[in-house]
Amino acid sequence: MSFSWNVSRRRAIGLAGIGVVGAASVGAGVVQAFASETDNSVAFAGEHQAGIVTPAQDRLHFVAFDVITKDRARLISLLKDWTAAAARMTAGRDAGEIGAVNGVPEAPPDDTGEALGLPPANLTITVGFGRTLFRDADGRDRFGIAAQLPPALDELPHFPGDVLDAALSGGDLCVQACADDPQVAVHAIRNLARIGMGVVSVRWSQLGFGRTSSTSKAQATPRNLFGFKDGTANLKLEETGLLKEHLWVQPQDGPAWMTGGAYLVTRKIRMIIETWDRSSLAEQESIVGRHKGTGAPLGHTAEFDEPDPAALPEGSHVRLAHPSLNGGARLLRRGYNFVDGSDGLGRLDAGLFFMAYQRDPRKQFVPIQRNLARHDEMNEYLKAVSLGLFACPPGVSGNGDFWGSALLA
Ligand SMILES: C=CC1=C(C)c2cc3[nH]c(cc4nc(cc5[nH]c(cc1n2)c(C)c5CCC(=O)O)C(CCC(=O)O)=C4C)c(C)c3C=C
Ligand SMILES: [Fe+2]
Repeated sequence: MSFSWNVSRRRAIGLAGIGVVGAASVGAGVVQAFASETDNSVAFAGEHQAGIVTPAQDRLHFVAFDVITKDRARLISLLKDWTAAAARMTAGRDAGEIGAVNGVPEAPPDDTGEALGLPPANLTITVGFGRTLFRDADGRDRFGIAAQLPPALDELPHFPGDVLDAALSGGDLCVQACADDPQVAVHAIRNLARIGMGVVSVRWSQLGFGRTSSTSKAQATPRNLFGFKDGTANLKLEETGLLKEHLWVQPQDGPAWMTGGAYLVTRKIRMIIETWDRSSLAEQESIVGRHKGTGAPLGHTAEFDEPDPAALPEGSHVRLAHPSLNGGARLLRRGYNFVDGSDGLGRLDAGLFFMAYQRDPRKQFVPIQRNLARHDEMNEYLKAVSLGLFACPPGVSGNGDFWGSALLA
């Protein structure tokens, strides 16, 4: 059975329900009617990858992969297959052309099926390349792309206090799937992992709920697990001038294949919420530098009032992260809360899966994190678990283009 490209899973089920003959007999009019429904899908192709400035969805499934093939052609073929599958899934379609239930009974389906009947849920799928894709631990050029390694993908320095888990850090490739339905996000990652069998293996992954940033002025600021509004001073998609300055890699930055892309830093940060919950409201607000209820800077009443860093407590998070103390650096934060069960010591294994996109981490994440690592009073309640850095290439143009084509084609 084949449908027009914009017939989503849910619409396809509807059509299947009235039968192929029935659908054919009512003809294009029915397909047109279904296609005109609004189904909350985000355009896949474009100058930049979706999932960066896209208004942050409610749920996350993030995965880092190790590439296990030495064959450049297989890597390219995987990126082509992933791009095609991602374009289909973000439009609300099955991962493969045949689909979860329309193939021959003797073969495994080319979609796993758990998203059948679900709408696209604003799914975005965003890919990134780690430093180790370019050179292995011994400095060897793995796929003939070492000369294209961006200087901005330099290994991140050690930050004071970090005791990171290497098994939960790094990765050759990463995929971020965000959606308003967790099943849709998990379905996307699962199918990309399935397609990648024999070429990549999952290194680590993270589920997230409750976005901890707004990336659009149209969104209300959400709260993190400390109960504070998080994302107030974030870069927003409407601020195109600031995005050009702080987010998108510009032609003069190089390498050319990264123009229109951005660098992603991931940092899993465990929050010791049981201790935090025993601290007073005044102490919590002093540590953050904002009021818990309104999100306003201390001493102010409105959330979006400009903070005056000099008027905030010296060790407060907002003062230390403020651009004025970090060479003007800004980030597009896009993190999620996580609760990964409990830790066996009577505490929730909970925290923030911090993600921040930027034009150059050496000038943005690194100075801010250095400042926070040394002086942030919040550190008493935090334990960083992992760190990742990925170069996210620009978007695809459609027409058979694929993720990383300018790097690998
Ligand atoms: C290195 C970058 C940052 C890390 C790591 C980080 C961790 C982290 N942050 C919060 C809670 C809040 N952060 C807030 C603001 C804020 N944080 C960073 C950077 C990092 N945070 C920046 C650049 C800013 C904006 C500063 C500014 O320009 O004013 C806030 C305030 C609300 C807001 O503006 O978003 C909160 C709350 C936690 C809990 C956390 C680690 C778990
Ligand atoms: Fe922060």
